[in-house]
Amino acid sequence: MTASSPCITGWNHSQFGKLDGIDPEALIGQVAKAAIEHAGLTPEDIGSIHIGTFNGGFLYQDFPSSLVFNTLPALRFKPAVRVENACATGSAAIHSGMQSILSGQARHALVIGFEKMTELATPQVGEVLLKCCYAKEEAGIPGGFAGVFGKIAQAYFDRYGDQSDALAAIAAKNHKNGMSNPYAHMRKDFGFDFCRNVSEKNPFVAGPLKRTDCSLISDGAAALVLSAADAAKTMQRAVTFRAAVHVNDFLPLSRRDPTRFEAGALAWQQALKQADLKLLDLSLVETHDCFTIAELLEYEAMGLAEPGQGARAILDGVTAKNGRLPINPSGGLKSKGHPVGATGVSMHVMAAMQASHDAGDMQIPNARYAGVFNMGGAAVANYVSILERVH
Ligand SMILES: CC(=O)SCCNC(=O)CCNC(=O)[C@H](O)C(C)(C)COP(=O)(O)OP(=O)(O)OC[C@H]1O[C@@H](n2cnc3c(N)ncnc32)[C@H](O)[C@@H]1OP(=O)(O)O
Repeated sequence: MTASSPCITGWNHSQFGKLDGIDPEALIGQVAKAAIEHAGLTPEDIGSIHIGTFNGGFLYQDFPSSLVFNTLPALRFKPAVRVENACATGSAAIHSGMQSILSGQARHALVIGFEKMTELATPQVGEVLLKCCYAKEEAGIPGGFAGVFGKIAQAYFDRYGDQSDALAAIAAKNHKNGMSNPYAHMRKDFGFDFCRNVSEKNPFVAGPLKRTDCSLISDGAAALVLSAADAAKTMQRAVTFRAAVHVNDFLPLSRRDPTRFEAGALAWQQALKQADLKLLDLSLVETHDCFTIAELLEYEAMGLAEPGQGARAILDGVTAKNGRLPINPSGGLKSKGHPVGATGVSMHVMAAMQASHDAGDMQIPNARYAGVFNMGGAAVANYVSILERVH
């Protein structure tokens, strides 16, 4: 992107987890208010509102675009819209906010990602999530979305051999990283052996995927403020988009090679070109580890490893917090949690914090360029951002 790209100028992140007794509306209002304050703005300054939350049955209240007005009545009468793109809903809301700024509709756009999943039992969560699969062929896969990624993992194992060590190492890395994240849903350093071995506490869930290979079912919200580049110049902080790319693929898995995230790879290629950077110029990446096999395929999609070689990146320590390219220093969806509509916004908040050297114990020293890969479905909706601090 260019010097006129919108900037992230404020953010807020709720605790992720099982948030019993929290009124969703209050949670949305809380993160929105805090993000606006963090940007040094008032609600009157906001020109448009973009809320991301998943379709299909988690939402306790449909038509949520105006909900935030109840907490912040000064937002009343401003354009507000709900945006959705499966598990990449948060990034879709960010792109909607960016368009609002680039079109001149708004000088400052408020983006909110939100989900409350834990009120449903696990099988019902699976049913809701499966609504974003290709209904004609994939409806009713046992194990919910884990069933889809279990098939992907099995296809990858069949082609390239057993990857259980690599998957356990990814799970162990992300859980270890999550220990430093105060917002994380599950701060438990399980260690490699627990993640590698099948046990009563770590049973198979789908295909070769065990419980520790799966992201969490979480509640949570995150918000950020996007500002026009010229407005951001005089604001307290500004993190710009060196790249912001969106690529969608066929929905049916049967029309794609299940062992490759081709559209994810295309998104990465376009983003690195847009940013005029090479992958290893990045200081870190927050990537979409909805299942450990997804993180493995994403190593290959981003160009860190050749097809079939993703395991090397984790087993050689390349993606460790102190490795050549730290991946998921926040703990990722695996440990931080995955309230689906909030995830894309959360990933951008984590990356903006890293680029601003404001990530506390999660901080990667001297971080300059922070990458984000957020996907909906099995690499159907693919968003790559590369963030850099301006001031
Ligand atoms: C493109 C995309 O992003 S698709 C991804 C969308 N998201 C998903 O599909 C969610 C995937 N995750 C799941 O479905 C569930 O977390 C499952 C199936 C892995 C586990 O659910 P359940 O079997 O119902 O576990 P349950 O909630 O009963 O918890 C049992 C224990 O496991 C732990 N646990 C639950 N989920 C996980 C997990 N993902 N990883 C590690 N531990 C977990 C719990 O803390 C609990 O521990 P305790 O006994 O010490 O208290």
